Amino acid sequence: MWLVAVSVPLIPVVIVAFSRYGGLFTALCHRALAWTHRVLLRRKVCVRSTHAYVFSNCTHGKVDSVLETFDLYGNTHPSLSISPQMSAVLDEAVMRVRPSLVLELGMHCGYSSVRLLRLLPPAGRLVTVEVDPVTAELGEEILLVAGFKHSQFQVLTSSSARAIPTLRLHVGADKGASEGFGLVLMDHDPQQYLPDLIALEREELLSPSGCTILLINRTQRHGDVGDVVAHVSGRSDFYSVRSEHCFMVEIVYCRKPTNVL
Ligand SMILES: C[S@@+](CC[C@H](N)C(=O)[O-])C[C@H]1O[C@@H](n2cnc3c(N)ncnc32)[C@H](O)[C@@H]1O
Repeated sequence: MWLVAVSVPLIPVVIVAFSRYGGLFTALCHRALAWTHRVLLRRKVCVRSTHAYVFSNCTHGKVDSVLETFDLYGNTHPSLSISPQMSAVLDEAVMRVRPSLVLELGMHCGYSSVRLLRLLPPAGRLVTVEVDPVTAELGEEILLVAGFKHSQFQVLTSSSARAIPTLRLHVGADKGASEGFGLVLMDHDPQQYLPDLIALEREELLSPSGCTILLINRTQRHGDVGDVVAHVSGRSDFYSVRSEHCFMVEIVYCRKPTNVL
């Protein structure tokens, strides 16, 4: 009873405070929620658990079943696989570009690798880079479970910075490798996006006739991909920003004029 007596006079104060500082309060709540989500995700995402669930619940050899099982896992567990929204944008880009050689930086358990591989043309190939050895091994197994063969993909266990200078060697044997990568998906460490893009260009690994670079922005803060956007905006002779979603930026690199008469 005393609690009600104390609380009732406070109600108008709370209403006035909320109407004045409601925006600030909501923004603080959003930030607190985002922070909690990040902390929980960091603590609980478990590549072994993701792998074990997908391995034992999907139909081996069926790509769609592998993807559906990943999605089911993601509905009930923290997961680092790209979201359905990101997946839709990724699929659309791959179907539009039809790249024959794709580079992925940040493989994790192989979800986005499977999405990419299933849309490549028959002679298409994926090179995927993962810094953590256990994750790389488990991710590679998922690609095999989905039915892909080693002739279609290569997993490099390395940091992106170390892998990029060796990529020419790894793709050298490919037909059309002199063209470089037609699509690059970056979903590893946003602080590496710009140095890695610069290194890929320096090593002449981006196809001069057109390379699509997709940057996943998990924090949805513009600042996290802003340096890359600023870099490419200042190089409008070779680069253009094709689309900018809050969760993904698509950049196009092209050195050759497409309509030579
Ligand atoms: C967000 S997860 C990638 C998720 C994956 N694209 C998917 O949708 O299934 C990021 C991965 O990048 C790896 N990683 C982080 N920094 C890296 C780096 N510098 N080079 C290579 N891999 C890196 C992490 O170990 C992690 O497995």
